[in-house]
Amino acid sequence: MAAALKAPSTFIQLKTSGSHSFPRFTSHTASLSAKRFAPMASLAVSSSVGLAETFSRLKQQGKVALIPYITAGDPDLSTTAEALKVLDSCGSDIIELGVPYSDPLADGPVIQAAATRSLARGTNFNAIISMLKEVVPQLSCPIALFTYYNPILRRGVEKFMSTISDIGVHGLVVPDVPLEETESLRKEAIKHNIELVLLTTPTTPRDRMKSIVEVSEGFIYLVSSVGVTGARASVSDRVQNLIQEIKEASTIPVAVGFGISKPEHVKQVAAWGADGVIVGSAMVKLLGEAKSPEEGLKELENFAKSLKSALP
Ligand SMILES: O=P(O)(O)OC[C@@H](O)[C@@H](O)c1c[nH]c2ccccc12
Repeated sequence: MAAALKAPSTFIQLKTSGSHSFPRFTSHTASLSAKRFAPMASLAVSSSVGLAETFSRLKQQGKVALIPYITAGDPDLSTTAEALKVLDSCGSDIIELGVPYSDPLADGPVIQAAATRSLARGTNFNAIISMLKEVVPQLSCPIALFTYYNPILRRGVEKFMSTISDIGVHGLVVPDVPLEETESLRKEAIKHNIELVLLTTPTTPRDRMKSIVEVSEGFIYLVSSVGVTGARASVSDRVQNLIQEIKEASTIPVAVGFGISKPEHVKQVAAWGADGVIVGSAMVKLLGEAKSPEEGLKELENFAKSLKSALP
């Protein structure tokens, strides 16, 4: 498992004009009240608030987004459904849901193992979609689906986008988009009101980073360190400069991920000026290694609350 996100050539360098976001057609007032009157995850509150709009609302409140990542189907899809509700009700602002894939080249051991367990149980894209169809209307925060490119290609870009859009998914993160495929992916995403989030890494040259932030939708995913996903002892100091460089180039919200696994980390990254923090492996580990799904959900809840309270 080589350091998959080392090569900036993996990432998109398309240059177009246009705005950064294509939020859903929801008034700001409607989005505020949707959140305010959604205290219980069991209520059908259905968020029609997209990623960009979520960030602008948080910015007005001086808040930093908490963005947990979990892998769908680990330990099983009904636990994933519960986990989405738990994460939503304890203050997640966006949830990144990973589609398990057999060759997750940018993932470290924790998320690889989660994907393997999930696939071994027979999780497939259609089952994830059916689960989301039920659960998304019960959530007040938007979902960004995370998937490698292959499952998209297999279905066809147009069909993939219309399927996820129909069930109320707002965002999409694809870490391995080949440059030549970006345009069609982006075109279909826009057509279906899906915000396609692009990534930039510490080794992405500055000009290339600028081109990436120009076309990213919703937010820009700043990968904090070279390598694969997984908890790390600390967050590299370089992140502070990287956030600064992006902020000089664009007004797009910046969310930082990779290795963020503790309340101290999210506090640090927020103090450096990030608009959001993404926490994956630490969440996935709690769910995947718990003695029972119930225990995993309880631990997930406590952990998410501890991160939330470390953020402004
Ligand atoms: O697991 P970490 O180190 O907390 O990183 C977030 C991450 O899990 C999530 O965003 C993600 C999962 N797989 C990825 C592959 C590439 C980029 C990002 C991801």
